[in-house]
Amino acid sequence: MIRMAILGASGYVGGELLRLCAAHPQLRATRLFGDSKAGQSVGAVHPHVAPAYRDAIVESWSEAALDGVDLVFAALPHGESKKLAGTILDRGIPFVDLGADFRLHDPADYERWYKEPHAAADLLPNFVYGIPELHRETIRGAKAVAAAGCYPTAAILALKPLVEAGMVEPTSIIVDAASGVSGAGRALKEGTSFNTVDGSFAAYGLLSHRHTAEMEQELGATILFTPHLVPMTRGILATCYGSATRSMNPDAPLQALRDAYADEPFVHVTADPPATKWVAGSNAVQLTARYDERTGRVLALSAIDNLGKGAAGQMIQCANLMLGLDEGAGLSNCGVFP
Ligand SMILES: NC(=O)C1=CN([C@@H]2O[C@H](COP(=O)(O)OP(=O)(O)OC[C@H]3O[C@@H](n4cnc5c(N)ncnc54)[C@H](OP(=O)(O)O)[C@@H]3O)[C@@H](O)[C@H]2O)C=CC1
Ligand SMILES: CC(=O)N[C@@H](CCC(=O)OP(=O)(O)O)C(=O)O
Repeated sequence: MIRMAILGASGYVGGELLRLCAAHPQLRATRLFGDSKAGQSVGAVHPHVAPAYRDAIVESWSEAALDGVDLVFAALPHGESKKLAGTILDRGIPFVDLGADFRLHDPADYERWYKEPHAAADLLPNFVYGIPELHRETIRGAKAVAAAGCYPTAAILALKPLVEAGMVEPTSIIVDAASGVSGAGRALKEGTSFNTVDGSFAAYGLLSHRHTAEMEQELGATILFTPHLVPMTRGILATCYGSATRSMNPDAPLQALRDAYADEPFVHVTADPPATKWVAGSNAVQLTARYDERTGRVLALSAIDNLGKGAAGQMIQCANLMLGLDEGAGLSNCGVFP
């Protein structure tokens, strides 16, 4: 049994981690940390997982509570894990962080996109960027992983094989992606309230969304990224375009994705345009791609569950690798439909 602590256990990602770990053969959530909900039972905070965590209580953070813990997951607001990472690393406990604090390798990129200097830049070299399909071997040997953001996971997995195959001009890439509202976290905000979101579809973060930097880092490309909020609970659909470097068969990009991900259990390449409902509740990624002869563009689409492959699922997949477990333990590659 692997005893794990979850920082941010009372949030949406924390709840999804608890749901997935309830079905994991080795991971057991033994210490659950929150902030404003500290002192409350899991039954009160996450009724959907209460049967699996009957007596569990959300605690306030204390370093001493890490005694006897074999794995730490952090799903905290940006900037919070920077304050705690040193302690966790000093103890040598495998650590998977889902915040943005350690995803960008260059502190200058962090300062540019997060509008403040990185307060723990000396710790950055400890972290591996957490997309297993791209960094499996380094994750396997790592003590600390910075799991990728949700939009970058969708866009990078769709584009990486096409950029690497030299099919797409790397300075021409456009990513339009739409997220379900759970991507914004559990706290009540006017911008994500029912009345604001229901029956509406809107873009935000024009030219400035911080996930642009992750996509550029991992793809070695220049990206124009526009996120959108869509009135659904879970899911991200990323539609990605780039100028083709040459004329090619319309299905050549689709074949490039099929070749790249032939052995990947969680990546499903399909000729049909993917839908978020196909991946809801799962760790799956559904991809398709085409070359459009008429416009000279390559088109790639990607669907993930922002709380699954975009968050908790990816964290568990990374932890499974770090701990030498079956990479797919506790994870499903089938969505919940209808
Ligand atoms: N939601 C998503 O789809 C995705 C989220 N992420 C990232 O994961 C992280 C968590 O996201 P999400 O679960 O949605 O967020 P939530 O807002 O739902 O949860 C945040 C969690 O952090 C705790 N918390 C808040 N402030 C502090 C603090 N100062 N110190 C310690 N704990 C604190 C909260 O505790 P309490 O509730 O008790 O106050 C809660 O448990 C964020 O960095 C987010 O950007 C990444 C990919 C996808
Ligand atoms: C719909 C929505 O608001 N999504 C969030 C991104 C979610 C995410 O988790 O990304 P990080 O881990 O990098 O914060 C946003 O655009 O800020």
